[in-house]
Amino acid sequence: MFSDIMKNVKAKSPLINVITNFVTVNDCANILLAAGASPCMAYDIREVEDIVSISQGLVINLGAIEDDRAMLLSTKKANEMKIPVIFDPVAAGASRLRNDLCTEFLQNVKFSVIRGNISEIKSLALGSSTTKGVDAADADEITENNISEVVKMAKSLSEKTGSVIAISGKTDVVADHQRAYIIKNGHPMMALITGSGCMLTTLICAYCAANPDRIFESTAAAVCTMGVCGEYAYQKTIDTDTGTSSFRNYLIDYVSKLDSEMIEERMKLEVY
Ligand SMILES: Nc1ncnc2c1ncn2[C@@H]1O[C@H](COP(=O)(O)OP(=O)(O)O)[C@@H](O)[C@H]1O
Ligand SMILES: Cc1ncsc1CCOP(=O)(O)O
Ligand SMILES: [Mg+2]
Repeated sequence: MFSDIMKNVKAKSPLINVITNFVTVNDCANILLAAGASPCMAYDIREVEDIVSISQGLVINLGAIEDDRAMLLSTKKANEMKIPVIFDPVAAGASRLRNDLCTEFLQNVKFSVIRGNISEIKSLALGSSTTKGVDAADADEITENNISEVVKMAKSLSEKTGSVIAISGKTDVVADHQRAYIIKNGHPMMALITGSGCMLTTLICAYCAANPDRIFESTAAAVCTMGVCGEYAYQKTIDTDTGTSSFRNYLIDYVSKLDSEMIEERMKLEVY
């Protein structure tokens, strides 16, 4: 199902500029290299437009905001060039600064994909402030009881923004204004390392940059990749009697080793 999408990442090796946070920046660069893409983490206002002008994709991650002017300048350039721009509204709902910037970005930028955990996406869609900092609140967890409401919210946010919406967690949702996939891969250990969300957003950008006419399918492919690699990495952690720090390395290892057969074998994707 996703074989050509993954092959295109390796064949085209898109250059992705990532304006992200100092916590997970190195993991984001490594996940791109593991997938076959090429990372650049330029964020200085004096050069972002030049770097974006030679890039095939752009990530804007709000994890630790240093210079929102550089973020806006680079998105403007990327939108002019019509390359995919992926937004990670880290900790949306947690502070006025984050909420104001989310509003400003959604008004002024065309994002191909918005990827966040359920509390972050609820904050964008409903204006709620339930988030536990950068992590989703337990009370927001997607369950069988609320899944139809969550899908409805994602479709409506997609309609409003024109972006594909990816919600991550134990259950992942990928939706545009009329379609939705539910993906049930991954492992709870993914929430015990920092950066699994930031890496997923960055991987989505690589997949979209290599397949700019297939944003919805590319987003789903990246979400499945991350989930399946989380499962393999957990198994390896158990087999080697190691813990969360090794798990993080194994996660990147498996992204570099993964092929489409390994995904198809384990993928738990349903059309909703
Ligand atoms: N309990 C879980 N079970 C399975 N996969 C999970 C779980 N929690 C997070 N993940 C996976 O971890 C990755 C990051 O998701 P998430 O933790 O929601 O992002 P963030 O770090 O931005 O809060 C996604 O691939 C998601 O599917
Ligand atoms: C802990 C932390 N604090 C500011 S950004 C950040 C990283 C968040 O990464 P992720 O959302 O991928 O867990
Ligand atoms: Mg996050």
